[in-house]
Amino acid sequence: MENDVIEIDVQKELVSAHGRMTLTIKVKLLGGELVVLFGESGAGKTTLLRMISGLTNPDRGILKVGNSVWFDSDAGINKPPQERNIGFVFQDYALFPNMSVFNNVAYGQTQGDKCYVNELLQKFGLEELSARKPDKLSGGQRQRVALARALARKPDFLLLDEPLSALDGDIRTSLQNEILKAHGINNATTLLVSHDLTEVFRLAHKVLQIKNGTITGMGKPDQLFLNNQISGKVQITGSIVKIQKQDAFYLLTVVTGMNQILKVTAFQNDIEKLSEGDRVMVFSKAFSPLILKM
Ligand SMILES: Nc1ncnc2c1ncn2[C@@H]1O[C@H](COP(=O)(O)OP(=O)(O)OP(=O)(O)O)[C@@H](O)[C@H]1O
Repeated sequence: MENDVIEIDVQKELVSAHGRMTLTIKVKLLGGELVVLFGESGAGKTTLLRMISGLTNPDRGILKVGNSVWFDSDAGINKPPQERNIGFVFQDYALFPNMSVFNNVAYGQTQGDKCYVNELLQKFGLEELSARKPDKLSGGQRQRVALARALARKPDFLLLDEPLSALDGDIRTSLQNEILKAHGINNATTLLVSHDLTEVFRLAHKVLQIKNGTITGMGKPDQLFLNNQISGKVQITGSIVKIQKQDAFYLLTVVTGMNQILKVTAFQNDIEKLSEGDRVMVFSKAFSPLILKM
């Protein structure tokens, strides 16, 4: 699998809040890559993961992993999800509430291999919790169980749909390390959906930027986000949480991915394009900061 090329060339008509949209994805991924799908809400990221997993059918196209054809609309091929050897982690983890940690992880397997389940529990620091039910776990622990379960069948493909969206701060950073660990365990080609630029820079070998159902950019995070159009020495991304009018200008409150709050001045012509909730990049060409060691 590590050297297998994954060929995705699929289309699907979707109905978004703004009308019809054709999800059109044509891309080749290298086996073993960790690819982040980055794009705004409704761009089609989850639908792409569902099409790869077999939970949603493309209207037409081809999905090929090495020499194995998973979907081919012309040839009438459509492998069911259980034959695709994928591991999937959803936003809400979807653990079985009535099963112990051990059984949740073991459920991911096609053939019972208790040794491997124990190995995964140990790798994710879950050994002590193996008899517990999910409602007695923290969010971060549940997320680790979900990752271990997704790995239990030694998948060729690991599909992670914003698995950290419910977490923040240190736990988020530490679970990003768990994702790197999960990817390293059998080098499964990993597709991770994320809105978080910090996550993109920490995890991605490659980024696929998706907008309105099509790929608008692809490359290493540096190539995609630190492009030459903006030559600012400092670039910070975040979301506008408040826009306040002062005398002759506006004051924006921007919360960054690191949960820092920035106050930024803006003028009428900036404000015409901006609303509260927008994601923005704040950059400055001249910057002479004071640096305090923490
Ligand atoms: N089976 C379907 N048929 C028609 N439209 C669909 C179907 N599934 C999803 N959609 C629509 O397609 C659009 C893309 O949905 P999708 O969940 O793939 O977006 P997303 O990029 O994952 O968004 P988010 O980041 O909010 O999870 C949405 O507007 C959704 O309502």
